[in-house]
Parts: sequence; structure tokens; C-alpha cells
Amino acid sequence: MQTLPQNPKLPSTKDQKTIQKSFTSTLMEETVNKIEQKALLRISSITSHLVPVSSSPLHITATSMKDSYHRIHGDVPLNKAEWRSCCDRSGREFTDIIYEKAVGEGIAKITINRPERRNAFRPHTVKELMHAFDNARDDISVGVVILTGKGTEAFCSGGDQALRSSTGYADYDSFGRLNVLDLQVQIRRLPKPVLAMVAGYAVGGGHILHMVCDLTIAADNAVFGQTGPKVGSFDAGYGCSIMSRLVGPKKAREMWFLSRFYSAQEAEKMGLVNMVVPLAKLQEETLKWCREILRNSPTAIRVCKAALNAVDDGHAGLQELAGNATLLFYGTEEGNEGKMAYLQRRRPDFSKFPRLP
Ligand SMILES: CC(C)(COP(=O)(O)OP(=O)(O)OC[C@H]1O[C@@H](n2cnc3c(N)ncnc32)[C@H](O)[C@@H]1OP(=O)(O)O)[C@@H](O)C(=O)NCCC(=O)NCCSC(=O)c1cc(O)c2ccccc2c1O
Repeated sequence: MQTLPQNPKLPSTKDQKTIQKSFTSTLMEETVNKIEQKALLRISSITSHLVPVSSSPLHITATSMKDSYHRIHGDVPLNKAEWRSCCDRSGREFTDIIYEKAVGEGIAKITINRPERRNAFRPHTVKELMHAFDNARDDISVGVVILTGKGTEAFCSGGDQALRSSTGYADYDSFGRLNVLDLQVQIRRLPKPVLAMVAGYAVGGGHILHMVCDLTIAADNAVFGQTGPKVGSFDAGYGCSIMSRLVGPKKAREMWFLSRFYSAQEAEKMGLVNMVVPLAKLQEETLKWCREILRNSPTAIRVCKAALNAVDDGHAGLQELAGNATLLFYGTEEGNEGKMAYLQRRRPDFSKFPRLP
């Protein structure tokens, strides 16, 4: 046990004893707290995969802990967001999607709006999705983007099979397209987190869309799977490589070769989703995650997203990550000295900048 150091400045032995007593009891209290916290965490880790955390009677999360980290960074508000709807860049209403921003918060929400087709996308849908993602990227007040589907039946059921032709999916042009591949890359490279909020089916190309998002919050009615091999299609790009990274090579083969469907709970166990919540709590939980992310450093998140993708994305991944280094360098005096010297037609003086070890 720790003892107080002998201090000649302390007034009396009696007082010292009193202080020693209160010091000891504080220490004991802290120790009991720590043991309690460890036990709570242990119980939480055992039970969290058995029942959705939010519906568990043992609703114990790290945020209920009492240490200074949790006291300072603790809970985020769970209030509903007030959504303001946005038009496309020419001021026209979107037809296949709903694009909204939360008033006073850095959250954009993009909803695929073809519920009568289980939110299957056609080329025009993808075109609109790309416009919205572009806008969310360029809007500096937006820090996080939610991608979801209208209604509770489906997040997205992939490409609209009624429009599939020998040249891809065709609607507004006489030729077909596979433009969802460009959308996947756009989400992957977006320097802000994208959260998939999944209720109902996320299958086929819709399953791949949730996989390319950074995080997935699923309702307990969500269903995940690839259908390609049953409908004469496949996505041998991100659809295979990202899946293999997420669930491992064996499980990825199972998902593609057998084309089965998996429940939300199974998907969570496989590492396909971050959290499963009751359908009624889906929006609330997703907003909570967004708000928690928005409290953190946007630059740290931006660089981490690029870094987490860099190895898998090869040259393109490195380019994205390295672009962040350049961006940060432009904000330094050293970077600025180079620019100023060029503009002032003089030799740059980098001598005052340290060569850090
Ligand atoms: C998603 C389902 C399992 C849902 O079944 P459920 O019984 O709940 O509903 P219905 O089947 O009755 O559907 C209601 C209604 O929606 C229509 N619909 C659903 N999905 C689609 C779709 N993908 N395309 C067109 N229409 C769809 C359905 O026909 C009904 O209409 P009614 O008029 O009859 O009311 C089930 O619907 C289902 O299995 N859907 C198909 C899933 C699928 O196979 N998707 C395509 C996979 S391939 C793909 O997505 C894909 C797209 C790309 O752009 C690629 C690009 C590059 C490479 C690969 C690509 C790729 O593989």
C-alpha cells in the first residue's frame, strides 16, 4: 500500500494520520472503482454479442465509466436531427434519391428513393448519387455522410435488372453503363467518413455499396448477400477484394460461390457490420455515431481513412494518403517559404527550418 511521504512541514502527527487515513480511503475507493470498471467491461464484452447492447438489461458501455476520458468525451445527444432537403446543382429536385443535411450539424444524408424496386439503382440513380456525394465532399460544413435506402424493406437491391442490357444498365442513353463502379471509388476516396445505415435487404450491388462505406449500422431486419452468380452477374472488383478483407478469404468465397443471404446478426459476427440495433433505433444510433465522429479531429479522421485504404488501393491509395501530407505541408511556414520565394523571384531560405530527427 502507498504511504504519504514524511513531510516536516505537516503541522502535527495527528493531522498527518488524518490525512493518511483520507488518502488511503480515496486510494481504496479508486481501486474498487477500477475493479468495478474492469468487471463491467468484462461482462459487457461477454454479453455484447448475445443481445443488442441497447436492448440489453446489462446496458453497460465504456461511456458509462467514470474516468476523466469518459467524463470529458462522454455521451452524445440522441435528439432527432432536423433535416433540410437539398436540390441538385442546377436547383432541380432529385428524382431517384433524397439528399438532406441536418440543420446545425455536419451530417449529410443520401437516401436511395426507389422503394417500389427495393431501391435498385439505375444509371440515373447512380448519377444523382454521385452529384450528392460530390456536394457533400465540397461542403466544408459537412463532416460525415449517411447512405441509406427509403423505407424499411431494403437498403439497396443492386442494379435494376429490368434495365440490364448487353452493354450494361441503360436508361437515359442508348448504351449501357456500369457507373456504380465510379460511385464505389468516389465513396472510397471521399475524405469524410461514409456510414451505411441498413434496414432490410442489402444485396447484389447494394451489398457492395454498404461494403465500400466506412462503417455500417444495421437494423435487426437487415439481410446481406451477393446474388450475382444467381442472376448472371459478378463484381470482381471491390465486390470481391473488399469483401475478402472484411470477412476473410474463405467466408468471401462462401458468399460469392453459394450466394446465400445472411441475417444482421450473422453479418455482425462475420465483421461485415459494426453494430446491429432494433429497427426502431436505427436512425438514432446512426446519428449517435455521426455525432461522436464529428467531435473528433477532421484531419485525424481524414488521414486515417486514407491510411486504412492505402495498402489495398495501391498507387491510388498512396496518392490519396500522400495528398493529405501535401495539404498539411501547404499550411506550414516551410511550405509557404517556397511559394513566397517563387513569387518574389528570390532563392528560398529553408535554413531556419529544423531537420527533425
Ligand atoms: C431484394 C429481394 C431479395 C427482395 O425480395 P422481396 O420478396 O422482398 O421483394 P420482390 O422480389 O417482390 O421485389 C419487389 C419489387 O422490386 C423489384 N426488384 C427488386 N430488386 C430488383 C432489382 N435488383 N432490379 C429490378 N427490380 C427489382 C421486384 O421485381 C418487384 O417488382 P414488382 O413489380 O414485381 O413488384 C429480391 O427482390 C431480389 O432478389 N432482387 C434482385 C437482387 C439482385 O439480383 N440484384 C442484382 C445483382 S447484380 C448487380 O447488382 C450489379 C450491378 C452493377 O451495376 C454491377 C456493375 C459492375 C459489376 C457488377 C454489377 C452487379 O453485379
